Amino acid sequence: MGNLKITLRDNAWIRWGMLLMVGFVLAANYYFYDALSPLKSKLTEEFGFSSTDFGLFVSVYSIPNVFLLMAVLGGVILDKLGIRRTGFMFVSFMAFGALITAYGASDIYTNGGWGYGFMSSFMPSYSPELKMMLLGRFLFGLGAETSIVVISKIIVKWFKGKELALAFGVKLGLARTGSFLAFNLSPILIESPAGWTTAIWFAAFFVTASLIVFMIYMMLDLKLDRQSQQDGELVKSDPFRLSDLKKLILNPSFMYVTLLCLTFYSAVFPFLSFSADFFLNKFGLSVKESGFISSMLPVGTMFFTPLFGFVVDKYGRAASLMIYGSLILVLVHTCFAFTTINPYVLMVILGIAFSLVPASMWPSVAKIVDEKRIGSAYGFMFSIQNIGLWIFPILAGVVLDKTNAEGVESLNYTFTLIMFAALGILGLLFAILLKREDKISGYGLELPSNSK
Ligand SMILES: C[C@H](N)C(=O)N[C@@H](CCCCN)C(=O)O
Repeated sequence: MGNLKITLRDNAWIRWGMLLMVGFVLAANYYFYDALSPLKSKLTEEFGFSSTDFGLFVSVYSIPNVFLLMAVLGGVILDKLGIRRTGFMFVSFMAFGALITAYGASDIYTNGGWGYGFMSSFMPSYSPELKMMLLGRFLFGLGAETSIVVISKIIVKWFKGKELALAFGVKLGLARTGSFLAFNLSPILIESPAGWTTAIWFAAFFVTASLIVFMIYMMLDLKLDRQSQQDGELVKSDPFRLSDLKKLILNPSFMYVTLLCLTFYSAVFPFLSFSADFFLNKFGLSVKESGFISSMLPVGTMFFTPLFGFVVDKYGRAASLMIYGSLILVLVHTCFAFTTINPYVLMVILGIAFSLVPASMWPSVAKIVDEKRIGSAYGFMFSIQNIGLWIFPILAGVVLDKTNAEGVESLNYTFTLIMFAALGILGLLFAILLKREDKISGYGLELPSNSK
């Protein structure tokens, strides 16, 4: 063994500073994902978007991840090209996609700018604005999910053997700050003197700024690699093999956790995309206030996720916490559908559910799956999860359009919410099966982190 030299990752200031940098990239990613949700009624007013069109716009993010298996493929590319080149490539896709989306809504484009004629020449039932915005969001989605995989790997690289669980909790908190800002800033920015599309341009520039921040991170990463190479500490990833995926699919615990991931996230993210419009319609609130209520969900998770992460590390009970989180999700959606209980309260409670499940789910995968396969495991889970993030926003929009007469003053969301509650029930079932299976497989999901 060579002399152990101090590297950049041994300096706490640099380590946590670099977490802030990649956290900024994640926050921009989540900001853009949610930035148009409070603008649903504005998009209807300006471009005639139906609920189905809006659902299509939300869901196109997931198409590259479902059909091109981008999250899995991204993991393979990551192994081959490394963090810097892969990260740069996929954050660039995010920025390019975000700018195209903003261009599709801009006056330059709608007044016959580049591509308008082409986008008007086919499928006339979809507006040229919608088509250009769909293209932008598709490219954004192509980069966004793989970037999350890259950033997870960056965190392991810098924090392994140090404050890894805490770093993961903080990373998720920073990501959710992006969602919180989106729901509050977009309704303010639509009132800008420069026009309502300022809200979309701001989101696009935020993502572009995150590309610059990532380029600064690349310099730190290069320096760390040079230091680690000198020490012989540089960790080479295992190449991706198809047989790895086969082993994962044949593991019942892994499949239950993946199916819980699919159903649980499908009942949360697509709901969140429609939530501001739901509050606006059900409670007759302003765009600003309904956006603010939606932002209670990410706010709750910013505090509760690190807390539950700590509980799981110290006391275990991860499988039970996933059951409680799923149960709360079902109860909240049922209350949203059939009662007028204060939506602020219900959103905070939903925030508890949305902390319980991610805080116990992602570390549990590390217990079920061999460390060498963790990248493929997350990539596979993301791809399956994206099937739900693709289908359910469209279904939510279709159900809304079918259960409400055209031009109705306020949309009735009851059936859409019943759909989300039903997804929650499925998630609850998979969480119960996971806990039962754990007694047979013995992965120790109910045990504290350091006992396995
Ligand atoms: C949307 C994305 N695919 C996702 O699942 N995000 C999770 C965090 C995943 C962390 C994996 N190490 C979320 O809860 O936002």
